[in-house]
Amino acid sequence: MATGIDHIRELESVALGAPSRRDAVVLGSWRRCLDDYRLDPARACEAYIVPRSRLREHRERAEGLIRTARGGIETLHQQLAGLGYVLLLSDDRGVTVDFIGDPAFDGALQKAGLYLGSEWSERRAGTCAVGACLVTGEPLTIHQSDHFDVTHVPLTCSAAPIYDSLGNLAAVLDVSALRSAEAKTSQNLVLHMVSATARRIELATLMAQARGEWVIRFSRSPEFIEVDPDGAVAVDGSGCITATTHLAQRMLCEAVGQGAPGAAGGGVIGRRLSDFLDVDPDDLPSLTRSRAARDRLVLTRGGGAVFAHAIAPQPVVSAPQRRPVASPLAELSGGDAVMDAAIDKAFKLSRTDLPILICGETGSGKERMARAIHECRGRRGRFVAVNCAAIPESLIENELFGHVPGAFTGAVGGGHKGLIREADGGTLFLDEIGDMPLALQARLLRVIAEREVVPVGGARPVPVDLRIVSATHRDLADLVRQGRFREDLYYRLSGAELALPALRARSDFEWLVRRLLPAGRVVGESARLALIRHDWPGNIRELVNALQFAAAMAGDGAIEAADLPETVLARRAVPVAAAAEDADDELAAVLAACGWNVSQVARRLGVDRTTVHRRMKRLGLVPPNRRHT
Ligand SMILES: Nc1ncnc2c1ncn2[C@@H]1O[C@H](COP(=O)(O)OP(=O)(O)OP(=O)(O)O)[C@@H](O)[C@H]1O
Repeated sequence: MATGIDHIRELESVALGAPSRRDAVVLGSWRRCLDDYRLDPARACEAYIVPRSRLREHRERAEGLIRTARGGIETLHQQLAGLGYVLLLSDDRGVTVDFIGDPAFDGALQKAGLYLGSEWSERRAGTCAVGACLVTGEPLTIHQSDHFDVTHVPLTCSAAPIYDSLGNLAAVLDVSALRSAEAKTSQNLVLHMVSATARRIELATLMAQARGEWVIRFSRSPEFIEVDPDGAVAVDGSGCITATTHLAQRMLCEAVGQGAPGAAGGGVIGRRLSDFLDVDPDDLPSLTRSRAARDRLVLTRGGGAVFAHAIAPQPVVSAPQRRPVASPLAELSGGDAVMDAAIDKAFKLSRTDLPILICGETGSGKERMARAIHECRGRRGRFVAVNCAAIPESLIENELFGHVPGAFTGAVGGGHKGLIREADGGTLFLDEIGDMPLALQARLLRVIAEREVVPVGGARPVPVDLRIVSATHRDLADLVRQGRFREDLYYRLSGAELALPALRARSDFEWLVRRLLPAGRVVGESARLALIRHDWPGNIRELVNALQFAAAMAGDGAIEAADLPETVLARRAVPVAAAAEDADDELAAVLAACGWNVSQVARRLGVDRTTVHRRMKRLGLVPPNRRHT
């Protein structure tokens, strides 16, 4: 094995342009480390684990993915048992959001960065499997001295990308070991296994998401079409593709000679399936299991053929299952009907460029929803948030529209691009739009209508391509009536309107509490009742703060009512003991009203079935048909 000095010399000679026998993918990554990220080969950096609070944010964003991927990762872990491998699921920023490793080696794994929370982006860690996979979007192995940083040279890592069903690179699955045989080929089988697992996770995501639509699975061999298809797409009633796995996207593009898919969706999402295959929506029933697999050969428009398996839309059992499970939007609701409807609408709108106006009380999650819409779309540009109420009126024009050099006294020498142009290619989020000064409203209208911006002091308009999402907790229509908001701008912004429910009106309140609780903490019954009774004027923001405060107050034990902030306790309508009595009475009444159907009661009260059973047991409530047995 090469020494540290040899490794640094090799990197330096590649930097000088010397030929190398390394794989092209490794050399490509080394050059990015040297030229783009300006990493120093001689400077070794320990693995980086993100702070707990940041890890929580990353895990929250990836919640749906973690849930869908878990089964596949556990199976792969069992297949590799005893061989010294650990499994890492990283999000699209390279942060490890799920992990399975041997606890016996915890210390060594944590030190090596093979651990929950480790960040494996190329910029941070140099050439590594997760980082290179995020850049190339392809499965690959980074073996021992392929790593850029000498600290990571003992490791061998094989990684495969996981794409969401709109074709965006969403995550990376990585299998790593602290030690391995010297030959890189020793990892070929592992790379194959990790790629197959990533493909199955994409399929599981698509199947869960597309329950209400036709799903068409593909395989090059009739034997495997039922058990392990290569890829799948979902199509809506008009035959348009609404979701795809990465391999299906690639197969369809190649089938019509379109080459490898480039941008997200790769020109497949939104197109008719019949553009790629000789299949009409009316033909789909003939591609179900009712016919033998070998008879389901479908011709491609490019002259090839694939075996197909069509699965009819599944009856939709309940709203949560219908939502796009791995999409950032799906993370926002635990089954509240109003929220689910807003998410469904937002999901459809995310595929368009329509300006969106999000209304809701302060802290109800408007910005969070705007970010999720941006992430769903997979736009190339950034998400730029502007709080129109927080920027002084005298500065807002300059902040938004930028200025040309020397536009006014005190202008920054080289000019200033402005936030609108910063958001070019992405999303401009205008928070508290009701506070936008009238004079600027006219200029904003022009940006939306003409898709161009004129910097302060400039004569030439600059074209911009962005999606505008605005938000307000005020009644904009009322501001229009008062003459404080331009009517034409209001109609431009509110073409698509999303109304978010207040926290006190959400039936998934307890789901939100569980989701926002600091890791490993539990809420005792007295605190649970106090939380339910509070009216939450500050909405989710207030709940986040209250739970963090209570967790700090409660020490290591369960959070009880006394640990909650005064503001939460003071606002409750009745004392906790009386609230408990009310809740108990309510349970008895709801049980009777629902004919003792526990699932129905749980839905009506917005709690899970276990909670209903636990409370029934505590109160000695027994269904009438079991009372004498
Ligand atoms: N579904 C959710 N899950 C977890 N946290 C959430 C959720 N929705 C909102 N939050 C959190 O609640 C806080 C408030 O959310 P956000 O800033 O999006 O609200 P807002 O309506 O834009 O507030 P304001 O009107 O004050 O600008 C943030 O800390 C956000 O991360």
